[in-house]
Amino acid sequence: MLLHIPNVLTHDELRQARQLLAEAPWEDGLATAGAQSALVKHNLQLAQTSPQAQALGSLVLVALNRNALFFSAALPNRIFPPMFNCYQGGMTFGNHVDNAVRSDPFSGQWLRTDVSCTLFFTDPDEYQGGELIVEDTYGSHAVKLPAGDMILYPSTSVHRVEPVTAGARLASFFWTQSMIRDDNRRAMLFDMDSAISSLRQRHGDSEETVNLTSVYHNLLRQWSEV
Ligand SMILES: O=C(O)CCC(=O)C(=O)O
Ligand SMILES: [Fe+2]
Repeated sequence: MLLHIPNVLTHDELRQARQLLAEAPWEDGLATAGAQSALVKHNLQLAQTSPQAQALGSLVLVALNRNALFFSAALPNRIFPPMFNCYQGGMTFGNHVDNAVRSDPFSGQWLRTDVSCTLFFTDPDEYQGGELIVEDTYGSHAVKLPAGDMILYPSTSVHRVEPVTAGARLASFFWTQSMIRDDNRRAMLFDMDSAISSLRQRHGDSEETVNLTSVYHNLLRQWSEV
C-alpha cells in the first residue's frame, strides 16, 4: 500500500523546518548506508545528533502524533528518530531496500523497519527530477508531493530517488516498526478502519458499525505485537 498523507505539517511548522534546514550542517549520506545501498547512494543528510536534526525530529514527531491517517495506516509501535536528506546537483539514490533492522542512535534499541515514510519540505516546482520511485507488484509508482505532504509505503519495497538535476529536494525520511509486521494484514486493517469511519460519518453510529469496530479490534488483538 502506497498512501499519500496530505498536510502533515502546518504552514508555520513548514516555515520553521525550512529555517532549520537552511542553517543545518549537511554531511555525506554514506554515513548511514548499508553495504548494498552504499554503492548507489549519493546524497546529503543531517547528522542525527546535530541540534537542527533534533529540533526537526521533534517537530515531525509532534505532527505524526496528531495525524489519524498515519496512525491508522502505520499502526506504529516505535518510530525511528526522523532523518533528513538533501538532493541537489545530480544527487540520486539508486534502487535499494532499506535495512530490515536498525539501532536507534540514542537508545541503542533495535527497531524493525516495517513502514517507510518520506515527508517533503520542498514543493515540486523547486527542483527538477527527484521523484521517489516505489516498485510493487503493480509496477513502479513515481511520487513527488507538495511541501508538508508525506508518502507512506511498505519497507519491503525496492525504491529509489531519481537524480535531482536542478534546485534542491529537502525531505525527512524515517521508519516505523508497526504493531502489524505483515504488509497485507496492515493494509486490510487500514481498509477496514477507513470503511468503518466513512460508514460512521455517512450514517452515524449503528449496531453494524459497533460490530464492525469490534471485529477490527479483535483482529488487531490477534495480530498485533506490542
Ligand atoms: O528521500 C526519500 O524519498 C527516500 C530516501 C531513501 O530511500 C533512503 O534514505 O533510504
Ligand atoms: Fe530507502
